[in-house]
Amino acid sequence: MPGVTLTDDTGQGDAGSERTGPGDAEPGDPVPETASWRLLVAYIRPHRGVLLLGGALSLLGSLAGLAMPLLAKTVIDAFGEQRSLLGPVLGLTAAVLLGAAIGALGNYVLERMGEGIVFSARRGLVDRMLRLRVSEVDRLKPGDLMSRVTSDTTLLRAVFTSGVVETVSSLFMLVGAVVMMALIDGLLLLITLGVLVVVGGFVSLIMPRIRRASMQAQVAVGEMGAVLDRVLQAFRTVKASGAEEREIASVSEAAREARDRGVAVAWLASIAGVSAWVSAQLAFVAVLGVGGARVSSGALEVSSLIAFLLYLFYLVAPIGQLVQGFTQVQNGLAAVKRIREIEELPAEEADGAVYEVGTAPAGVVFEGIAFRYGDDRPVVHDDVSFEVPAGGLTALVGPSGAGKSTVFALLERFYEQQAGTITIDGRDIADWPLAELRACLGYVEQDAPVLDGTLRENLVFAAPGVDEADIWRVLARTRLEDLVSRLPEGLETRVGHRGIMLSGGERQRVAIARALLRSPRLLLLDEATSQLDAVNELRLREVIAEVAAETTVLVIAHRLSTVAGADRIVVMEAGRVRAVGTHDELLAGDPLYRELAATQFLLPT
Ligand SMILES: Nc1ncnc2c1ncn2[C@@H]1O[C@H](COP(=O)(O)OP(=O)(O)OP(=O)(O)O)[C@@H](O)[C@H]1O
Repeated sequence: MPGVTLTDDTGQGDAGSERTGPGDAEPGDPVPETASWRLLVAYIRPHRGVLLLGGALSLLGSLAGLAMPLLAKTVIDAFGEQRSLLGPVLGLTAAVLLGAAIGALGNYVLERMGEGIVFSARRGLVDRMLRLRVSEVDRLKPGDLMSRVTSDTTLLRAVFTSGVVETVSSLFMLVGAVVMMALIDGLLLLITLGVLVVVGGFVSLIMPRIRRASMQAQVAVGEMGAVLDRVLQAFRTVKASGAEEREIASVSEAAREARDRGVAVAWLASIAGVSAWVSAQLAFVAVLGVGGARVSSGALEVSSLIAFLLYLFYLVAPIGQLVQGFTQVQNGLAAVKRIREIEELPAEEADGAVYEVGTAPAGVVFEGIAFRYGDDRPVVHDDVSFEVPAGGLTALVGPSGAGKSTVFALLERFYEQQAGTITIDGRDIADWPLAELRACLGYVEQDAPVLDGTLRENLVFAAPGVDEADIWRVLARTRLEDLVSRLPEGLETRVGHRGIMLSGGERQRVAIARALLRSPRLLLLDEATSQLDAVNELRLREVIAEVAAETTVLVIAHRLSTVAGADRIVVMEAGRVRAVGTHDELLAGDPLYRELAATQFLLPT
């Protein structure tokens, strides 16, 4: 898979130039930022009721806190006036307990909502990823995609719990405290605000840097996932090549990069956080000085100065929360940008319908097909035309790189040709609903992938509704019965990551059985016999002949055994069809086929 990420602000990605739309813009551009905000708001929309409830509860908790200094003042006044302290102390205690209980409930409601948001973001992202066009996924790194689903989405939780809600409730508390302070002493308030405004301006300069650093940190985590994925995908090759040290070094390098970016975020967040704390301390010193002078001049009561100072201390928490909330919103905006990059990639159409396509053999016609994998890529198909009649066996042969597998990719509409038409049963495949088209096809890829899970899960993967009798019929056909009887748990045996517990030949037969269980109208086998031993290959040839009697089989073959029995052989070379005929006709009439037969097909020249 080409090494391409969609990141665009660190210089690590290289796909930006290939894409169009707002995803191409650099972080910090006004357009993407508003789009990120819109997406952030879109996530919250289904949860707005809960957000309001959680926010209201948190606010109520804060209100109880806001009453605290005033209640403390009543305790002090009662003390000074030598009244009973019982009432004021009970009031203070009740406010503390009530505030704590309501605050905790609000917190729970918001955290719950946060988990809900992460869940819907993940579900949406996975939904989008699996519907992306193959050509888009070709350009992505699986490890980076994984980190977007697992790690970036978690940042959204904090945006709405501590981020937005704490920002709003902190603002509320801030305003409340300021009003109370204004009621106590206007001059002291002015001093306090003066200090806060200066520090606030400084913090607001830091915020965009936090967003950028957070974006880079997430990109670095994605990059680390990509490097790790590369190693794990080729674990045996890494060991066999003695490349452990080098690969450990490259994963460590990616991890170091992630750490450095994370440290940069932490550094900026600490500066912002400490600024809030310093501003409160500065304001405290200033208020203490001026307030003390006003008390000694008799302009202010001691209890008022104490209440004012309590409000000032009370401000420390909301200011800190405000800064933290802003920081988390910045992180969330960066995460949303990375999520949005995936959501903006072109996806395949999906109508959600289930198509009954029957089992009648399908006929295929390629007419003047021109295709390349990208504008900057070489031509793969250059005016390719051939016909696959309904029913029977048609083989595609030709040198490596001739464009044979690409024929299958175009039939599955993984890619779109630049010119020409492909028809199935006389109908242009571009006009078929994608799900209907693919329901007609059974596809065995070149490397016959087997997925982690049980053997049964693998067999019914393309046709979940098949019954037990169908499974055993196909197992018999593909000579997998022996394997199943040997496995400790039969069909329920787990085959391991990428089917690692099966042999290459077994994996291929499982892939073929999977495709057959789909009862395809057109079976596409890509070099399906290349890893089978002589006995099994003979069996499979029989199976192919049996299947070809019922449906259309198009096989990319490298073996004489498959090709010799084909009703029609299409010889491809350098993106063109150079000859069509039976084995004997081609042996007699096509030099390339004769040469292929002599080498790949093990024929005497
Ligand atoms: N996803 C892709 N992106 C870019 N180029 C590709 C992609 N897949 C194949 N190609 C290129 O297209 C050309 C044709 O590939 P294709 O797999 O169709 O050949 P083939 O005839 O099936 O070869 P082989 O017999 O070796 O499998 C090759 O040059 C290959 O490098």
